[in-house]
Amino acid sequence: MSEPRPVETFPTVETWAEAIAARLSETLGAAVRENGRALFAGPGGSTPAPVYRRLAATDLDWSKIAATLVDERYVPETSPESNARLIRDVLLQDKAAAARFIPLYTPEVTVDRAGIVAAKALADAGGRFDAVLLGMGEDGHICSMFPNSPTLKTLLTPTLKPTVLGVPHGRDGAAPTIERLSINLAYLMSAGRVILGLKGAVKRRIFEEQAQGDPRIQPIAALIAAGVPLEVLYTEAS
Ligand SMILES: O=C1O[C@H](COP(=O)(O)O)[C@@H](O)[C@H](O)[C@H]1O
Repeated sequence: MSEPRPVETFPTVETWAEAIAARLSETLGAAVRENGRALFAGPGGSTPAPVYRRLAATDLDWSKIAATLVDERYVPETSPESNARLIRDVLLQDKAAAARFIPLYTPEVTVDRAGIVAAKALADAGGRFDAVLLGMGEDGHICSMFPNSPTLKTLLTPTLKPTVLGVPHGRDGAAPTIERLSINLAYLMSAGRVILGLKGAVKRRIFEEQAQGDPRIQPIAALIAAGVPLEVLYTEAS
């Protein structure tokens, strides 16, 4: 198993969010200069809003940048559960309003069909993320790679091509409670830069535990084993 970089600790949410936004904008700016375009993927949830606010205020040529999600609930953007809603309301504002959004959700199809549609849209946009921001749930899920999900093995298969898969809801009330869409491990392996933003001592402990875990069932361990260039930025503050 390859060694992960050490976790970097920040004293406040402000310094933590500032550091993540600075790294993402540096990488997206370089991709625009080199390739004339850049592709960013980020999470939903409660963690990334301060990062997105700072990123949105950054001077980049946002008209050349496309943004998407690392995962999505199979719900329309009108739902408070929608990750797209967070991206639109917080990231695609201010200077970043000029960026293009590529949703993972397609209405009125099955979640698997929506995955195929999203995979095609991402392939058309370059098929490789220049920069990715990840969050992690307190059950150790990243993207919608849930420990114990029947889709986990496929999502974590490193030899598959980068794609987007439908994730069924868990049985007997297990997570996820809503069908999901998720990018797979191959998308993270091919990304230019991958940052995991961790907030709170509980998540830090879970990260440390899961990083040592079985890569067949612990997404974080699978990323490390696959050599994803993971930068982990942590603040205890909330
Ligand atoms: O369900 C999700 O949760 C994770 C973590 O969310 P948080 O609220 O604990 O920050 C998030 O990374 C993922 O994108 C989202 O769909």
